[in-house]
Amino acid sequence: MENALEKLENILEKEQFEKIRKINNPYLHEFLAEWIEWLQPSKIFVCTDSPEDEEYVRWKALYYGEEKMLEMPRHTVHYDNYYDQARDKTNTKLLVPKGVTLPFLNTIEREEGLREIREIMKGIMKGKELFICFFVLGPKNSVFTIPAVQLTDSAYVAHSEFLLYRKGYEEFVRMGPTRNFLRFVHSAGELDERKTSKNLDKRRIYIDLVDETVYSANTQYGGNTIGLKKLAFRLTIQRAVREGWLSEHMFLMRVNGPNGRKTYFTGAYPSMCGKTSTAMIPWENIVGDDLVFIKNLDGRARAVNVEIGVFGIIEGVNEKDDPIIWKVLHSPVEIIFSNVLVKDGKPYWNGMGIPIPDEGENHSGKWWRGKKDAEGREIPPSHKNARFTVRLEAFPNLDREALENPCGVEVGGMIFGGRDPDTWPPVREAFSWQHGVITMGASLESETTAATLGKEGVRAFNPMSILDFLSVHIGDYIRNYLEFGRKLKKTPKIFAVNYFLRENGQWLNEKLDKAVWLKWMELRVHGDVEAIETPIGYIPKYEDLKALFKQVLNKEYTREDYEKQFKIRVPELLAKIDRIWKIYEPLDNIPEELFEELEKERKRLLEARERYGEYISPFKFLNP
Ligand SMILES: Nc1nc2c(ncn2[C@@H]2O[C@H](COP(=O)(O)OP(=O)(O)OP(=O)(O)O)[C@@H](O)[C@H]2O)c(=O)[nH]1
Ligand SMILES: O=C([O-])CC(=O)C(=O)O
Ligand SMILES: [Mn+2]
Repeated sequence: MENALEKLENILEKEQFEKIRKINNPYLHEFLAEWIEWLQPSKIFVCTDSPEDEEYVRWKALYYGEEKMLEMPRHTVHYDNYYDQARDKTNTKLLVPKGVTLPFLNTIEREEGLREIREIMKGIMKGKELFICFFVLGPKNSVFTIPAVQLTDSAYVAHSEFLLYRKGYEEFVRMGPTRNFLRFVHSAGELDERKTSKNLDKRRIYIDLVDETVYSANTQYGGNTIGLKKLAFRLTIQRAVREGWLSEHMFLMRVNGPNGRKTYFTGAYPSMCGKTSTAMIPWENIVGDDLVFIKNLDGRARAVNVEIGVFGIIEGVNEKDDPIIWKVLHSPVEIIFSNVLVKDGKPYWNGMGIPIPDEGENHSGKWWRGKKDAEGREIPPSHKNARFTVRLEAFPNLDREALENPCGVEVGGMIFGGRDPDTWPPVREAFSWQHGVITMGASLESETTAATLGKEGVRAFNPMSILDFLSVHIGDYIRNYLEFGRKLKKTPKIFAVNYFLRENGQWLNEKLDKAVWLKWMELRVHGDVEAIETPIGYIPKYEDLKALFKQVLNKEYTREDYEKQFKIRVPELLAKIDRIWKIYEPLDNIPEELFEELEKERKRLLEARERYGEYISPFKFLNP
């Protein structure tokens, strides 16, 4: 019988085959041979780590029309189908063994799921070119490294990955025979005349937790297709919980304290809730904006960015609020703009703070102001979830050393936050690791956004901002978190933020106020300022914030603003505990600590209500 390598020798052109032969890994060979036979591409290209191979992919994205050149050198634009603009939760399913159920996510019995996806993908690459690419998650050659192979017939997807991940071909060569790699098989399927996926009724994202393989078909939107991003994330959460570390939907940044002190923070906010905006705050330094691995190294929590690039939301990026991103988007570094308006070779997007042309091309095709879609809705210039893809090295505020350190950086604080109109104050600190993990992380709620298909602005449970990606039972996930903290010699402090408080339709904070919360948290990590104890954790003292507002933003921060923002909203807080309780109560396998911690918080709130009433000024807690 022919072995896999022989098969590959027969299928691949000699030059391509030689690249595969250099990787001495029969598990990889079998995987490739099986899927190439199944997908039936007309042409195959294997990407090594060479600049020429990367250039080939970049060029092919233009050649096949998935990207178009813009006026600025190295800028291109890509469009996804009008109905393929966000993550598709309905058609994303975890393949699970018979009898296994997981709360919250769609699952499908593994055999059945594999049968369905194989049927959809059979011969799907006829007439197309297959790109075989190798990358790693996390820094190379470190305890964090996870290698991955991506098969895709989309040069746009491969190109995006070259911007977002560290190259991994040499890593595969170095590793030799190992099963320890993640696998991604993607096809955009049949394309229409605009080169966007056509058969959206057959759009599927199926995650095989057993074989650590993700299949994605008939879609192009990055969140559904870029293997190493949210597809890999489901697989790494499973690994992390099995092995006792954390794989998280978090930014990683450096906050600069007094006298050159560097303190690193992670922040878990759901999609479109401020990770990129926070990590890009002027004055501080970015390490990553979306995915982080955290491990216990010698008793300390150390974190790395899984990626090396940004797939960021472009809506609302303007010169005043996001000066750094703005500048990069207007410089000749390699950038893929997606689903923006293009006119005369220039990209435009909603909320960019300058006049936008009344016509051009956008995610709906030829566009003019007032154009309506098939559902009768007016089409804005760019899609709300339009994005830019760029390497982090383009940013002057990148903490390069932290990005490259194979041992990561020590985490001083971990932040949780979401779109919460009426319950949490702008910033507070947990009493302990357990208090933070339960009442902040595991109790996170956030209004839904355009990052996923479906209705926006609905308050939804989103623990640790990973609900969409939760590939293990939530009880096991939380237990792992609690355990992780218990094993550390020094635990990071846990904080919760809320940038989205509203009253009478008005935001209570400006976008840059978060810069002050960050500085306050930095001081708290080192015990430099005192704080006020409330039933839900420690909050800042007015004087400290006043000084920080002045120092960081040159703004007068009034007592009235402080009182309005930091008042303890007891009815909303109690209602929230009830909601969270009801979500966890019917589930089996939830750690007992969760209910204990919620119960203690409820008790503290009831006592405070007894003493001070329903809406409590923070000053009341000063001299109890
Ligand atoms: N009102 C308000 N809006 C904000 C604030 N910070 C960020 N936003 C808005 O939130 C949206 C998304 O923010 P991002 O930082 O790109 O979101 P993200 O968490 O990185 O999202 P993903 O890439 O989807 O994981 C943008 O439209 C911002 O304008 C804030 O402090 N106040
Ligand atoms: O994965 C995506 O589509 C983009 C993203 O960061 C998110 O939605 O959290
Ligand atoms: Mn994200």
